[in-house]
Amino acid sequence: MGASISLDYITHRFSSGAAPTLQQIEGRVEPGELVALIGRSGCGKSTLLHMLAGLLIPSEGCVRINGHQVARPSAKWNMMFQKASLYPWMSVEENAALGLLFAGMSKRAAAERVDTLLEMVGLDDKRGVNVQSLSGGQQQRVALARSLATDPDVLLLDEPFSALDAFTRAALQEEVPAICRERGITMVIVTHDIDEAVTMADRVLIMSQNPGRVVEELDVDLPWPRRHMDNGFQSLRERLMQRFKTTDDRPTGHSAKPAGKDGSEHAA
Ligand SMILES: Nc1ncnc2c1ncn2[C@@H]1O[C@H](COP(=O)(O)OP(=O)(O)OP(=O)(O)O)[C@@H](O)[C@H]1O
Repeated sequence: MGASISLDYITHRFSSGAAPTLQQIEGRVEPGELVALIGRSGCGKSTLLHMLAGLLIPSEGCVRINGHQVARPSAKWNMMFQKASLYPWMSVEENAALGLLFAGMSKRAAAERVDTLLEMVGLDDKRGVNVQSLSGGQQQRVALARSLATDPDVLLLDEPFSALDAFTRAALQEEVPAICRERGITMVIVTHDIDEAVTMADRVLIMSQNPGRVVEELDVDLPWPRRHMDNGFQSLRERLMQRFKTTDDRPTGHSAKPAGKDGSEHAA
């Protein structure tokens, strides 16, 4: 079941005396909620996500998951990165089962659990295949199965689909929130892609930079699965784009970039 996340006045400096990268970030994510975090490159999105994962401890304030202060990584709050980071000498099922084996589960029980997950992510026919022979999208599906195997309360995604082709990306953008909704997992995704945020989230948080702060948010009150061509999708995306532009506090006054090469607009 999903967990609540609270951000309790987080400020972070990478070195003492340096200007803060993140400043006074405060907020809450409800259990089972799907949240997207957007903002310009370098505003601190990944830094904040690493804090949610327990990979980095804020200089001031803290992250709480279900009320408990996050001090280290845990299999209950799993992170997926842009690159799948799989063990290249292992098979699909061995990679997917890793978290379970680390947690002390027997090989047999882990294999049973992984079977179901590989079916869920569409890789049941690739169980014994070495991961090096998979496409980037299939590798990301293995990483997804591995992240889900430990039955996490929270799934943290750091631009997980940005290296994938448009078709695979679109499929995963639909499948991942569907899995999280079905299992009640709380999801936080960092993305540059406004369409991805509207496709996957219940709520979008917009960060400013220098220092990184959450300055705007927008509820995405659209039916699932999200359809890009729907009027509701288009108007929400426009509203998000407008808000993003108005929160753009760069001294040069640059606004967000226009359409990317795949036709989607990017926040940075
Ligand atoms: N380990 C570190 N030491 C010092 N500075 C860092 C470190 N990690 C990140 N930074 C700085 O913190 C700021 C925020 O970085 P972060 O990677 O969180 O941004 P981001 O919004 O995720 O960027 P992008 O969208 O380009 O991935 C940047 O200026 C970056 O250079």
